[in-house]
Amino acid sequence: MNILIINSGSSSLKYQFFKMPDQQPLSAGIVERIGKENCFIRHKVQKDGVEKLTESTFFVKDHAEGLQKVVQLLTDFETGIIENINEIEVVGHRVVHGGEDFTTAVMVTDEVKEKIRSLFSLAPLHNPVNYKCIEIAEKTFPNAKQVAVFDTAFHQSMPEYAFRYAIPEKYYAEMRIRAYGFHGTSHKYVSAAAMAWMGKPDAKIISIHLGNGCSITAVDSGKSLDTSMGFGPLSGLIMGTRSGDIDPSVILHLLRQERRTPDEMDILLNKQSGMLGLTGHSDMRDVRKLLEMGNYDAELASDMYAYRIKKYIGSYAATLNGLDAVIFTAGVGENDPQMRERVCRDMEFLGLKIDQDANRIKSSDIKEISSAESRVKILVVPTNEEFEIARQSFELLSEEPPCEQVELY
Ligand SMILES: Nc1ncnc2c1ncn2[C@@H]1O[C@H](COP(=O)(O)OP(=O)(O)O)[C@@H](O)[C@H]1O
Ligand SMILES: CC(=O)OP(=O)(O)O
Ligand SMILES: [Mg+2]
Repeated sequence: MNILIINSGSSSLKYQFFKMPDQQPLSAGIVERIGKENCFIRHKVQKDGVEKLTESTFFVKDHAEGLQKVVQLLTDFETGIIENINEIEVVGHRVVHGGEDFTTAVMVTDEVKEKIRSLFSLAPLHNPVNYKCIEIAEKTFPNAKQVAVFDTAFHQSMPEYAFRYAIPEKYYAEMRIRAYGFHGTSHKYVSAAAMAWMGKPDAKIISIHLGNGCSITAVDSGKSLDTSMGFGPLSGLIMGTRSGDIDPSVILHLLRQERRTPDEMDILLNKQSGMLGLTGHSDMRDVRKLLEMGNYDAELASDMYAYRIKKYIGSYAATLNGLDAVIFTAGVGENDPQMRERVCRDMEFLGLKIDQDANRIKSSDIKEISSAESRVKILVVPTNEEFEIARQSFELLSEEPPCEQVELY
């Protein structure tokens, strides 16, 4: 089954092309820094056992333009993997917010699209883009089945005492105001990979996804117990452009004192805050350059970023009543050893001790970075939301037995 996966995040568009049930993608790539001058695309293709890489820098205004560029690359004689658009049988889409309605992958119908649209305001950096990508894919690949896999689905296992907010009950009953949680496909994939690697299906795990958006999840025996993002993907950790946790009275104060509109507050908290608000840069690679120059704001922001993660590790170790492993994943989690070190510093009390040398070794595979005396394993697990979406799409559409992720390791 030929499956193209489209994963649009807040700053990037990732894609992979699989011949399922093969787990190795025949093509994979990323359009990074969308909307910025230094946007670039990295496109890989496997042909006759040889990998070919194409990299270019150009300006891509938005995710829609990025996806059109990807389609060109996939069908081009030199860089492509398919000759004809109709060779794509399934397009699997990452959709960030699915509310309470979706616990598994679903075929995209008019009703599903309407639901995605109704959640635009709750995930403003994501759902509109995810929706647009579905519409473009429907037009570009008219014969393909479209499948949606929701970030929120994995977190539907959270107990009610964890997902409810302490506001009058009618807001939950009538408006479904509760915590939903995001990055579920990533947390599910990396925690399953870690459980398989440890050979421990009942492991208590804290999964830390640090990309442009950041979230942390407590996973017990493969089930999400609690997570830092809530009603929308804005609460919890400090992110590239999002504030993460903030006392709601600050928002009320700004609404009153500066007479800000809700839309202005939305822009402030979602697009102008986080590392961008603190240092002028949302991309951790740029923050690191500032750190190397001894910049005070970058040092403070990095400490704040790590401190917030530490607080969640402590609280989730308590709610899990134990801890077997901590996982770092996504753009920052996989590639920034300094930030991992900053997070794990002075955590011996909880049984975490990093091995400085192992932490600096680059690997595209799962790797252990805890020292021999660390009671808790510290792991770097490369996330693969695209494969997880392909696996779920394949299971939805085929009669084949499920392809176990365990085979990966
Ligand atoms: N080598 C690196 N060192 C530090 N940070 C990195 C590196 N590569 C990527 N990143 C960070 O990862 C972020 C993107 O992560 P990613 O998981 O791809 O984000 P998203 O899916 O939210 O768009 C970038 O904004 C950057 O901060
Ligand atoms: C939900 C979310 O924040 O996603 P991303 O990190 O891909 O922007
Ligand atoms: Mg992402």
